[in-house]
Amino acid sequence: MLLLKNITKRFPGVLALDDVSIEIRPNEIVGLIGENGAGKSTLMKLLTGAYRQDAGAMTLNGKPLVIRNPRDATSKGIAMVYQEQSILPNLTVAENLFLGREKDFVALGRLNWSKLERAARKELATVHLDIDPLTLCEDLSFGQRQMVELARALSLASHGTPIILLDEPTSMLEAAEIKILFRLVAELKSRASFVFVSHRLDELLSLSDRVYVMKDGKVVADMPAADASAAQLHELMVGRSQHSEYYRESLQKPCRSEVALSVRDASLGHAFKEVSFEVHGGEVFGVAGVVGSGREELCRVIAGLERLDAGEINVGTTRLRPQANHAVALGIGYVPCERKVEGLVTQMSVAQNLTLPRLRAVSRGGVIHKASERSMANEWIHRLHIKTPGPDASCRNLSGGNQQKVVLAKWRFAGSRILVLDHPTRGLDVGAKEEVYQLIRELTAEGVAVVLTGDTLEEILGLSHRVMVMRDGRVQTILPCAVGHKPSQVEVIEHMV
Ligand SMILES: Nc1ncnc2c1ncn2[C@@H]1O[C@H](COP(=O)(O)OP(=O)(O)OP(=O)(O)O)[C@@H](O)[C@H]1O
Repeated sequence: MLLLKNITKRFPGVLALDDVSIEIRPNEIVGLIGENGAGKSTLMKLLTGAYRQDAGAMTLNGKPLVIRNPRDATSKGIAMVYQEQSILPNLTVAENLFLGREKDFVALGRLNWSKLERAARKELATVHLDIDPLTLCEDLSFGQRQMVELARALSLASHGTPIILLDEPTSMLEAAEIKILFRLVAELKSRASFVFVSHRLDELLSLSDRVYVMKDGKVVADMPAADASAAQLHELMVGRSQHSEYYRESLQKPCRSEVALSVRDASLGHAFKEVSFEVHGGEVFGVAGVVGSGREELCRVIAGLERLDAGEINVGTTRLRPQANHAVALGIGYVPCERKVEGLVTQMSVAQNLTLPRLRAVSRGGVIHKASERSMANEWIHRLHIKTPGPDASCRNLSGGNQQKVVLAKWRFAGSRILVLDHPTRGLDVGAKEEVYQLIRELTAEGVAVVLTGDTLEEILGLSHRVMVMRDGRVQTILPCAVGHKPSQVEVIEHMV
C-alpha cells in the first residue's frame, strides 16, 4: 500500500536516513525498532509531512506520493498518535477530536454542540472509550487521552485504509492500559494499518506482524515477527548480544553506613502524606507505586521543586529549602520524567546544557571559556556515547534517547552526590538502558545515593538495594531488595494496589 524507496534525509552533520526502503501493506502492523538516533522519528516525520526527503520516492497505492504538511498527510490517510500527546487539555474531548474541523459543526455562525457531541460519541465508540465527550481532556487519565488521540487519528485519516503511526505509545502507560491498547490495535487492524515504534522488544514482537530494524539511518533487517526473537533484535540493533546480566547485579556493592538523604514525615497536598525514609551513600533506593501513588511528586520535592506542607528533607545536617538551586548546591541532581520541559534547555547546545549546573568549572574571570566548555562536553559525549554531530549541536535536534543521556551527563559533570532519577530510561533503547544501568552501578560504587522510580517494576527491583512501595500517597512498606534478597514482583504489586 505504502512504499518508501531509497529514502535519504540529511541534517547538518548527520545522515539521518540512508537509502531506506520500507513497505506497509494493508491491514498490517509494522514494528519499527532501532537505537536512539537510528532515524525512526525522522521517518515518521517524513510520513506526516513535517520533513521532505532529500532523495528517494514514496508511492501510495501505486501512485507517487508527496506529503506537503501534516494536514496533507491526514487527507491522504496517514496520521500520527504522538508520544508526547498533542491534544489540548483545556478543551473538551469533542473539541479535541474535531479540532480544525469545526466548520462542519457550525450553522449560522454558531457551533452546534449537540451535533459535535453526537459525532464525538461515534468516534469514541471506535476506540471503546465510554466517556462524556464534553469532559475536559485535563480530567482524563493519560491512557484515556491517548485513546482520544487514537480516535482523532482514525477519524482524520478516514481515507481508504488509514495508516496510523504510533510513536512509543506504551512508554507512559501502566501494564493494564497497555493491554487495552494492544487489544484495540489488534481489533482495528481490520480497518487500518499501523506503524508501531517501541523500544520494548517483547511488546513489539507480540503486537507486530512484521518488524523493521534500523541502525545508523539504515534498515538492517526486515522479518516477520513470528520468526524473530527479542535477543536477535537486540543484537541486530545494538550490534552486540544482550549482556547476560542486564541490571549488572554482580556490580552492586553494599551501601555505606552514612545517611546521604533523610526525609521525615513529609506531606504534600493530596500527593503524599507522612513519608519517612533515609537513603545511604551508595544506595539505590527504589520507589514503586502506580501513577497517582505520589512517587513522582516525591521526586520533585527532593529536587527542591515543591514546598512541603509538613515534614522536612535533610542532606547531611542541612535542611533542604524548596528551591531547585538549593538542591543543586546540596549536591542533588534531578533527572525528570519530562526531559524536554524540565531536563534540558532544548534551544541551547549540548555543551551549554552539559555545563549548566557547574559553570564555574568552565569559566575564567566570570566569563564562560568556550574552549573549556567544548572540551568538557566532548569528554562526556564520548563517555556516555551521546550521538550528536558535536558539542555545539542544539539539544532540540538530538533524538529523544540522546537528549536523556545529556541530562544524565549534566549531573555527572556537576558531581552530584544524590541523584533523583524519575524514569531515567524512558525512551532509551536497550543498549542505552544497559549503559545507564552500568552508570548507576559506577556512581553508587563511588558513594552516590540514588532515588529511583523506574519504567517497569522489573527495572526498579533489578537495580535497587531497598524498595519503598507507595499507595495513595502513603508508604506501604520498605522491602530489602539487595542481590539475593529480591522480593518477587507479585509481592511488590500486592502492596501497590
Ligand atoms: N531537525 C534536526 N536537525 C538536526 N539533526 C536532526 C534533526 N532531527 C533529527 N536529527 C538527527 O537525526 C538522527 C536521527 O534522529 P531520530 O530522531 O530520527 O532518531 P530516533 O531513531 O527516533 O531516536 P530515539 O529512539 O532516540 O527517539 C539523530 O542523529 C538526530 O540527532
